[in-house]
Amino acid sequence: MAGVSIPSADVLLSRRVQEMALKGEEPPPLYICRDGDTEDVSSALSSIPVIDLGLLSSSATICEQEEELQKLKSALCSWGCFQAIGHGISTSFLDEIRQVTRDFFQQPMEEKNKIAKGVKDFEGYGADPVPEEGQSLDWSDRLYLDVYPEDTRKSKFWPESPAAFRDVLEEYTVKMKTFTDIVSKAMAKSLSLEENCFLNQFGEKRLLQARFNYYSCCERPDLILGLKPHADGSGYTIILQDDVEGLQVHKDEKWFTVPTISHALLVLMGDQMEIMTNGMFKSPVHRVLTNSVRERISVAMFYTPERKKEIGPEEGLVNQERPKLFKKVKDYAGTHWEYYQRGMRALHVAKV
Ligand SMILES: O=C(O)CCC(=O)C(=O)O
Ligand SMILES: [Fe+2]
Repeated sequence: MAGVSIPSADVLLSRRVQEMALKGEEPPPLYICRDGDTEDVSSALSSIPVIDLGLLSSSATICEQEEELQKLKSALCSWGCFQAIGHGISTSFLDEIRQVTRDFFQQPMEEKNKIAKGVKDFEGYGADPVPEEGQSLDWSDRLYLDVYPEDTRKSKFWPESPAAFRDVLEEYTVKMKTFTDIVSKAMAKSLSLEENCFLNQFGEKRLLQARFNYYSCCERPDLILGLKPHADGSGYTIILQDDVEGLQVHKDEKWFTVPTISHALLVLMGDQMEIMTNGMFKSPVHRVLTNSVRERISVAMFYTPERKKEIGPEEGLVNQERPKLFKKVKDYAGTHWEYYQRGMRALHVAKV
């Protein structure tokens, strides 16, 4: 039968979703991953805990610090994420990051393609590498960059336009280093562990990788996903959202929409924190919905242990009632990626 040929994944991934959306194209079959059931679309706004990091500093009373640490622990044991406020990064700077991200994606394709990635590569502007057969594609475009340590940077992928992009990203990286130090120590204290224990496991050369996400509008948001359900392979991830909802976290068999808070950063555990906390903190499955009215941007910073370093459950979290759940693992992020491409979680490979 002389049928219409269906473009393959690598052909589709060499085009940008943003282009298809601007032309008002229907999502091609390889993007279709839902059956049009709108039940999920109206999922309840979640009550993901909001933690004031300012209350964890020495300027707060001991009582306030204790209370906030307990809230933090409870958030991470149940939701695996929290909205951080009082982090000392100004709303105007967060707005600047959102603005350069928006400005980058709103440029003509020709400009963005100066830093285009190959279909199979990771770093640069484009889409995730081609997944295994049978896996659907995400209705989004992204710019992926290694940002820390400095010697991991490949400047050829750092956009020269918009002009402020590089400086803003450099400044954000410095702020994220401080932020992750504070959060890693707070998480240790909340579990009554020595405050540097997680930082020691992450190692001197711990990584920060930035992923700028652009979720185009879609006429049929009920058929596609901006980002398919997954758990992160990082230690943990810091997500800056704009004012368009879309991110959802899976808990108790339901999807909960993460509210947008303009001055907050969402801190979401990755599998490696679940391993290091011997399963106490949860690495939640999450996904991104799109809508037919407004595009959405987000910036995810993946904070990951040094590549060649072994990580494992903290001894202080292993006892008779709570035996060791995980083995020591190395380069978990690589293993995670292999499974991700097959639409699977990887955590079981680390199980005892
Ligand atoms: O866009 C978001 O809010 C989430 C992004 C995300 O989950 C990821 O990049 O791994
Ligand atoms: Fe994620």
